[in-house]
Amino acid sequence: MANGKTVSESHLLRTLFNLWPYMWPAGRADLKMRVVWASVYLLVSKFVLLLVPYFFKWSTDALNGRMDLAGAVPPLLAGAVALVIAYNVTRLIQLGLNQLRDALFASVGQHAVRQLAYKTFVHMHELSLRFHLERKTGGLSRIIERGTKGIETIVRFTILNSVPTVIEFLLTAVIFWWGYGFSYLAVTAFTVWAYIWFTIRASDWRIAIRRSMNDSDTDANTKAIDSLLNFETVKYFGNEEMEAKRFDKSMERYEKAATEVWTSLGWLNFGQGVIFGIGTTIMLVLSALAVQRGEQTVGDFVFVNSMLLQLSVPLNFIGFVYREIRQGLTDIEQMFDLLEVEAEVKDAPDAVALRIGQGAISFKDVHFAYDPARPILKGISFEVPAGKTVAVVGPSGAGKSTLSRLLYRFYDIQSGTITVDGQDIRTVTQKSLRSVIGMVPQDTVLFNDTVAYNIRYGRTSASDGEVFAAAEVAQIAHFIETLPEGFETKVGERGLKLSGGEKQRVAIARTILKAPPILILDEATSALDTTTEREIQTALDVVSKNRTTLVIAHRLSTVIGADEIIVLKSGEIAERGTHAALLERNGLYASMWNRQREATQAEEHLKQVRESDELGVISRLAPAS
Ligand SMILES: Nc1ncnc2c1ncn2[C@@H]1O[C@H](COP(=O)(O)OP(=O)(O)OP(=O)(O)O)[C@@H](O)[C@H]1O
Repeated sequence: MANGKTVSESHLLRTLFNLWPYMWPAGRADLKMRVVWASVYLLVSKFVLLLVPYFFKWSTDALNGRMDLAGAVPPLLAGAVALVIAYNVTRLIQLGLNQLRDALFASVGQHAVRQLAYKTFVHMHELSLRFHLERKTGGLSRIIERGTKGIETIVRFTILNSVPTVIEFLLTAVIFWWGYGFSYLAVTAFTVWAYIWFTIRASDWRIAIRRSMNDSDTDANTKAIDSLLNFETVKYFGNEEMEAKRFDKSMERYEKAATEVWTSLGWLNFGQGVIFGIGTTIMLVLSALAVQRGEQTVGDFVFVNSMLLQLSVPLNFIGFVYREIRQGLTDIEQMFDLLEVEAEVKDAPDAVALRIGQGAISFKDVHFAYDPARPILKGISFEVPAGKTVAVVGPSGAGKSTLSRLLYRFYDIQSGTITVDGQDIRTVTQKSLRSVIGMVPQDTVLFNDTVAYNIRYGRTSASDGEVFAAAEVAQIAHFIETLPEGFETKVGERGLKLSGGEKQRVAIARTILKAPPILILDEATSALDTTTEREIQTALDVVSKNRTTLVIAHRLSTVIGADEIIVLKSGEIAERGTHAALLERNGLYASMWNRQREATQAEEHLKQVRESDELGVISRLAPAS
């Protein structure tokens, strides 16, 4: 338990330390001035506040005829009225100062929120592919959302409330001691101590409940998003009920934890009320007895009561501030943890921009494993000479797509070298490397925006004319024009409103706009009908002309023209050569080729049979003339 507490305290300190730059933003003198002025207004308002009970006491005593108002002896009622007015004016001034403080600080808080959200977003994009593959997007976005809200709370409450609240308590304690004696100080101090002790204990208990509420909330959200992203799969298997049950189970945990959060708040408020009630009762009894003995005036009794009432406000605040800060910390703890995750692939400290010539690629004795226990590539060496096309084929899982991920430097290899124009890709900046490689991925995912936006993504400065021209080369312009809103048609989340072939052509169009010297075509012609495949192949032939191209393909018909074909099997190069040479060799490639040819022939035969059968059916159904 003691150990757990130490860990959580150090977490708290670390988080506060991390937050400091957001509370006192570097290079923003205007915001720093706002913080300073807001603090000044707050302190002044605390002093003004302490005058209020005095005015209350003096006006009560004046009404009781116990005060001669410094010998001026104005008419009794006039003096009391003046004091009551002064009392209310003081309150108004104090209120005004507080509003001023809030208005000044609003921009500091909002600036901090924006800064942190921005930093987290940028950091997410810096992290490696592995992190994103392992992390669930729904949970991630929830953590960021709660974290940014948390920072607003923390920035506000730590700077502007915690310290001034302590000052207010100390001033009140000094006034009691100096004006009424040690017993008043002792009761006040004990009440405040008991109040704070109870509040912290109860809040810690509540924070644990809140954590479990956050966890189940994240869990439910992750499940909901995952389920909706897999909308089609859910339908294919008719598993709506199971999905709903899974979601509801997480929501059940959330419901329980959320209810507990509210019940525990009730207990906390009640306990605070009891402690403060006991303290106030003792103080007022002490004062009432002193009035009876003639040691204090009725004004003093009123003063003690109004001081205590006033103290209850910051005390209430201590509880509230502590709760808010701890809860805010809980929320942003996970976000700071995210910010501390280091990118797996990083630019070397002395990395320079890649000097691109014609884009010759070379893999030399490359060994790679996603997981050390399972080697994927075992000593791969090949070259793609500048402007040439090399195709990689092989059984599923052989490691073909892995080659493209390594060239893009999504992962670092364990040994060997990968070079582009003779420069090891680990010695150049990732940005410069990626800027010279165009990728038509296996599975194109589009942004939930218009077709034009998705094509222009290849080069954001491209004109409408260039976007259209790229679409034409990619053989997709005609299709886009048939859409109700043409290039302005929205493609739906992840591009779901487009077919696989259409998405792929959008991907080709945006790569055309990028116009990179190196091209990776990953399974660019899989899962397409023959006509579409031919259209896409035409587009790809145009795009890859005079570009260094690495094709990763399943359909061998698309790689016949490659300058070299590499046959990969279980992470090793089984065969290599031109199409003709490999066929002659009569090895793995030749058998794959024969199998695919047989499959294609069988497909075509089936199509013909269907067509002729269809004709037969039609002629039989046709009415005799
Ligand atoms: N992120 C990853 N983490 C762990 N293992 C992975 C990861 N990505 C791929 N693998 C594994 O690495 C192996 C090679 O994958 P890769 O995608 O390169 O195969 P491929 O030859 O392109 O297959 P396919 O033709 O089916 O696309 C596979 O066994 C796969 O399960």
